[in-house]
Amino acid sequence: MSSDVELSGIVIAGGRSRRFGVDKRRLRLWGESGPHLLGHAVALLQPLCVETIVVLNDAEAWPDVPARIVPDEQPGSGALGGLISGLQAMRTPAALVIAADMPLIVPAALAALARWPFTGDALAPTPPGQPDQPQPLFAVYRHSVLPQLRRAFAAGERRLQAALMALRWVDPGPALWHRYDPAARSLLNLNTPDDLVAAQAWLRQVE
Ligand SMILES: Nc1nc2c(ncn2[C@@H]2O[C@H](COP(=O)(O)OP(=O)(O)OP(=O)(O)O)[C@@H](O)[C@H]2O)c(=O)[nH]1
Ligand SMILES: [Mg+2]
Repeated sequence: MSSDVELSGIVIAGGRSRRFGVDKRRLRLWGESGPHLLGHAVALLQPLCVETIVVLNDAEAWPDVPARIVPDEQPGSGALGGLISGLQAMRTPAALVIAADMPLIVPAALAALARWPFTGDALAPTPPGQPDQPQPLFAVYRHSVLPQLRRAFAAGERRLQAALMALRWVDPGPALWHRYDPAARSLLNLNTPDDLVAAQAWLRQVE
């Protein structure tokens, strides 16, 4: 794929924050006057993408999010269901996809991912030292993967990473991290309150 193809930006954001305990999408890690986590994710994608889509199931609670909000085709079907719904809604040949719970994405790393030339169906970085762990929610997918993802979902697959690994996926390799995000902090996602403590420590360091 050429590096100048138009991208849709998709935030997968219909989770329930069960491990976190409160709706993590509402966290304001940059102070009360800063964005909430979902708004932060949208703002990261906007400069890189010709349209921005958020996949969630309580659209009425997010009237001010400057993105096209689409619901899950099957609410509660997990992040794989959310990805399928987002890819169905997109209007470009490929999408840059992130989750709503990633407070430390380095904009330059995301921009590099968006421009990275690749062959194959998906571009998914692996964490340093973990070449068999492609990250499905810091990734680029071609729209053409939709039928394969739908078949996996219909067959009962709910594990997003497993569905990604069944595609022809490509790793941009360690150069992405070396150049833009040496600790790969872009991949940190807030699953538990402990993850929030770690993220806040990082944010204090970079401020
Ligand atoms: N659209 C959609 N997104 C989902 C769904 N489940 C999870 N997600 C999103 O996928 C991303 C990764 O999910 P998790 O980290 O497990 O987040 P979560 O589901 O809110 O958290 P837990 O309830 O603790 O698993 C988050 O941005 C979630 O909002 C779903 O059923 N639909
Ligand atoms: Mg998570």
